[in-house]
Amino acid sequence: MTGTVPLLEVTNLRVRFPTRQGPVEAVSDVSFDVHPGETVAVVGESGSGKSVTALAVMGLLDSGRVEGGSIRYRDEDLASVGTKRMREIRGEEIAMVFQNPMTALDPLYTVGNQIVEAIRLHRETGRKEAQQRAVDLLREVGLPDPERRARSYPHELSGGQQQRVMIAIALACNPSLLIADEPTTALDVTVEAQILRLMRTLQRDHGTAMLFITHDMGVVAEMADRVVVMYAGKVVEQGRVEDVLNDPQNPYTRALLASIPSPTISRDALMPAIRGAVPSLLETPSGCRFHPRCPEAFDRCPTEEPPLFDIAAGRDSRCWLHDRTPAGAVRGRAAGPSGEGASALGVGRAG
Ligand SMILES: Nc1ncnc2c1ncn2[C@@H]1O[C@H](COP(=O)(O)OP(=O)(O)OP(=O)(O)O)[C@@H](O)[C@H]1O
Repeated sequence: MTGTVPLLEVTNLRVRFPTRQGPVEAVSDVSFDVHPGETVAVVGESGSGKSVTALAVMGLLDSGRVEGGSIRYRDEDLASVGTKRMREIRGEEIAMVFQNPMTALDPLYTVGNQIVEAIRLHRETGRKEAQQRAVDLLREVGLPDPERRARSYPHELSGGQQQRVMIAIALACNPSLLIADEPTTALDVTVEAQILRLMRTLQRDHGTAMLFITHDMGVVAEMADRVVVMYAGKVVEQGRVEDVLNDPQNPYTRALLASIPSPTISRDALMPAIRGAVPSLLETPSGCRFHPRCPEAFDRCPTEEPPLFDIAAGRDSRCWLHDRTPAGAVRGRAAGPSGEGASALGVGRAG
């Protein structure tokens, strides 16, 4: 994707929430970009800061605050535009599909009306024309008998159909960027596969860029061009999906991948399943935040925080295993991209 100008450029983003126990930094120094038409997945366990990152982009942080960094969308910084402008951008430029369609849809209005409202909020469109567009959108998202379905209330639809309606609402104004936050988590696996297929088709047909939040590496493999792996509020690895999945450079990415044995992913890249839990943000571990759970941690990891090492073009990983300075070389752990890195990691595993 080098060469094109990013549609969305998040740089050194920091988000804090006030809590009774004191402020927590849910997102710490996070940077990534999304180019027109591409899908970038943000992946990590629960509590890693994925949703907060998405909500920060949408300007929907509730009690949280952007404390640093920028969220550049085209030529505006979303972290500093006013609420009126943000309301225009939401829906018209950037739309979001949430995890649970039932809580996102209004139970008192027909789904047709809700799509009509979404259209008329941003476009000067007559009611008749908007109603026709609502039916067309319901057809496009694969709802059978869309004229009748437009007159249904949300509770009359299955979970998969409700999510199709949410996607129709999101697409109503032809946004350039769609943010999907675990859009299939509440659905069973067959319906999940249908919805993912639908999102891919719509994205291709409309040329929409997508920021796809998920905890599932299988979904990353299926949906995304590039992936950003987050752990405890920080980016720990990013790169092209095929590179990261076939040759994960960060121990956390390897541990996440271990949960989805798949014929498309080399078994050599797998490690025993991840142990322990994501730390509380009130007491993040010293040094590398992943070190208490990392099977490859060594003496430097609890004391010094690793930077994001630029390990190849468009590929970063936050781990001391990549340190090529004399201090790192002493450990015999200097890792590079592709096969060289993978074998160096294997040989140098901590005892
Ligand atoms: N409203 C809030 N008030 C206080 N802290 C919050 C709030 N929302 C999020 N956080 C903090 O931010 C952390 C990251 O939350 P986030 O929802 O982004 O995680 P996630 O990676 O999306 O996980 P999940 O898949 O469970 O949504 C939480 O563990 C919590 O510490």
